[in-house]
Amino acid sequence: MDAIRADSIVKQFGSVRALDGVSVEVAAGELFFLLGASGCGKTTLLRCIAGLETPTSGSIFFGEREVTKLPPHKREAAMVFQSYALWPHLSVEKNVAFGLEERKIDKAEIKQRVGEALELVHLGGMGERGIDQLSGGQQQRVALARALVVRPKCLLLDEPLSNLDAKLRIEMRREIRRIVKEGGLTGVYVTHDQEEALSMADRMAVLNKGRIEQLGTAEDVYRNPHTAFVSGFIGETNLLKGRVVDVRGEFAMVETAAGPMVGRVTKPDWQPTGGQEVILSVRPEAWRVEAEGGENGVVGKIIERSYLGQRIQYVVETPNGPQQVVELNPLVVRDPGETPVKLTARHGDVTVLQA
Ligand SMILES: Nc1ncnc2c1ncn2[C@@H]1O[C@H](COP(=O)(O)OP(=O)(O)OP(=O)(O)O)[C@@H](O)[C@H]1O
Repeated sequence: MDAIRADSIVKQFGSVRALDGVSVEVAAGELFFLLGASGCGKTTLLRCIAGLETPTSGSIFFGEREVTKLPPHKREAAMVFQSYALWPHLSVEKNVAFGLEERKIDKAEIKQRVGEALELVHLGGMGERGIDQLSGGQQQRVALARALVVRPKCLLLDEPLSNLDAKLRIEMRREIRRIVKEGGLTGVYVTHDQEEALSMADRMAVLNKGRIEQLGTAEDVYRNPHTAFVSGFIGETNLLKGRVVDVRGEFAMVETAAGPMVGRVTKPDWQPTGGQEVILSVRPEAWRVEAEGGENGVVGKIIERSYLGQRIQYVVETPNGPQQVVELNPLVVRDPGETPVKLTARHGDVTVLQA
């Protein structure tokens, strides 16, 4: 395994700046996610790491070795794509061996390496099968084995699960993580699916318009979003407008349309000042629904309710706009209607963000 470092990467396609000075370090053995909406530049960054694109400026290192201008096959990185690009008329074994035969490796070694790769993806004994005799999940495993057979140090994955149905996708999440860890690989994984990233990543970078907006562990990014974009992109959130009244350490008191609320400032290099317009972010599960009273909250009326067994979702109309609320293991099921409710949140669960 190799650490991967991208240093101030800019990639310009004509007038489009796909990457606008991206720097990121992926530790050896880490499974790292590049996450963001369509067009944010995540695939371009992965392709620069793979050697399929050359950055307009900036450098890429694998370990101590600069690889910015090296062709893909000299980087000891293998890539897995959304479309598996398997040869339908060849057997599993032949598909996996394809890359090695091109490299003129001798037959006995090819057989051994193919066997190892198939074992790692749990397809041992299926080498003779035709590709058309495999399920979608098994075909994805063949594509993984074909990447692993060249014994890469880094595995680069571009939306590898998009073609699978929901159940298989969840099963393969665990499998890909296992394969990266058991194979002793450094993994970089591109997806726009935040749940995939939250459930699999050691760390992730959220990209927006060619820049990294935030970088951290899943828990850190979810609990401490630095921007309104990140808080809305990773998980669900309610955004409330307000103006700062007072700042005490990491907490700020903010006047909103429904009264004052205290929240926590999460962006390390930013401190709000009195009078400044800000945005508060409150996760649906951070709101508690109370009959009345309660501190740090807003009064509203329940206008929608979905009962989902272990949780209830409400939409509550408030002077700050409709709030999405999720109550886990609810003790009381409340009816939509005229009776006002109070939504409250702990100070630490309200995030104060730059407007
Ligand atoms: N070869 C290319 N030529 C011109 N423009 C390109 C090329 N590749 C990417 N772009 C542009 O660069 C920007 C970033 O594209 P990229 O594919 O990296 O985004 P992405 O975040 O991976 O999106 P998606 O999830 O839709 O694949 C987009 O505006 C895209 O249109």
